[in-house]
Amino acid sequence: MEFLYTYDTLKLEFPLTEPENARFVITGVPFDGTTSFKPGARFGPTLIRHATLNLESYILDYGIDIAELPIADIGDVAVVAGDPRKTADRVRETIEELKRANPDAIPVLLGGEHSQTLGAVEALKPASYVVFDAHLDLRDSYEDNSYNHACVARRISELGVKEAMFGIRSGTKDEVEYAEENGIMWVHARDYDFDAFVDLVKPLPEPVYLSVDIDAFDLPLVPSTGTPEAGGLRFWDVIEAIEWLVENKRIAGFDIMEVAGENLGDPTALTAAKLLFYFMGAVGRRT
Ligand SMILES: N=C(N)NCCCCNCCCN
Ligand SMILES: [Mn+2]
Ligand SMILES: [Mn+2]
Repeated sequence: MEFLYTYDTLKLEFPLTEPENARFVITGVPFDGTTSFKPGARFGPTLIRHATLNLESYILDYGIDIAELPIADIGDVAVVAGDPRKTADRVRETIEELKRANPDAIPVLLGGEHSQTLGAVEALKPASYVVFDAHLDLRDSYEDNSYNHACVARRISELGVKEAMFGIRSGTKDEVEYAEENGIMWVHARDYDFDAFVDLVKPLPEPVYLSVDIDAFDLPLVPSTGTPEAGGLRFWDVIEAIEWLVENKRIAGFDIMEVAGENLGDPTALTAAKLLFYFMGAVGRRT
């Protein structure tokens, strides 16, 4: 596939499959061109892949082994450093090509900045966007760029995609007003619970694109992320929500974004890798 350059794959103790035959196709987007606070999201995909080495493929509480699922990893999208729109175009084209080759595949994006989710959503055209995030990401423009990661949910809502957000604890008055005016539903991290999740997500049209900005989790779980915020969600709360979602809604695509860091074994990447395995396990156990 044209835009991939690393061919770096998950380092697992079991073989991966070809994208044409896979249920899950993983792609990295090592982009961190618009992060204003902490750099390093360009290392996210590599750190997450490496962190999977630490995990068992058998998921204890599901009683399934994800080694038995058809998983592909097509490596990383070649980014255009500093240009989130051009890079997201490459994400879109890569996912479009993948869906032509395998319409049944669930694309799984590992990032890299949240700005890149836009390319996946443009390719997959979901009816709804469910996101875990500390931030509303509803700015029209930030630091003179409308494709900054702080604007991604705004760009997605402009496509006519219904949005529900969880774990939120950072936003501006303008963003809150935009959400109100445009029917965008969000739950503050303080108010989050399973019932609040199901209430908001149940009426959403399918298919659903599911995005996890890793900064949704509580800070100690994810210290290495571009714009960390205290007061986030617990790991199992997010897993339980994802379990409900994959059992009740058709999933167009999934991503884990904003993982940063410079050291192998960073807790942020370990959190992301565990989440990745649970997502694949949760989908895999019902198909
Ligand atoms: N996807 C994301 N991680 N978005 C984060 C946007 C954060 C903007 N903080 C602005 C702070 C202003 N002082
Ligand atoms: Mn965020
Ligand atoms: Mn975000």
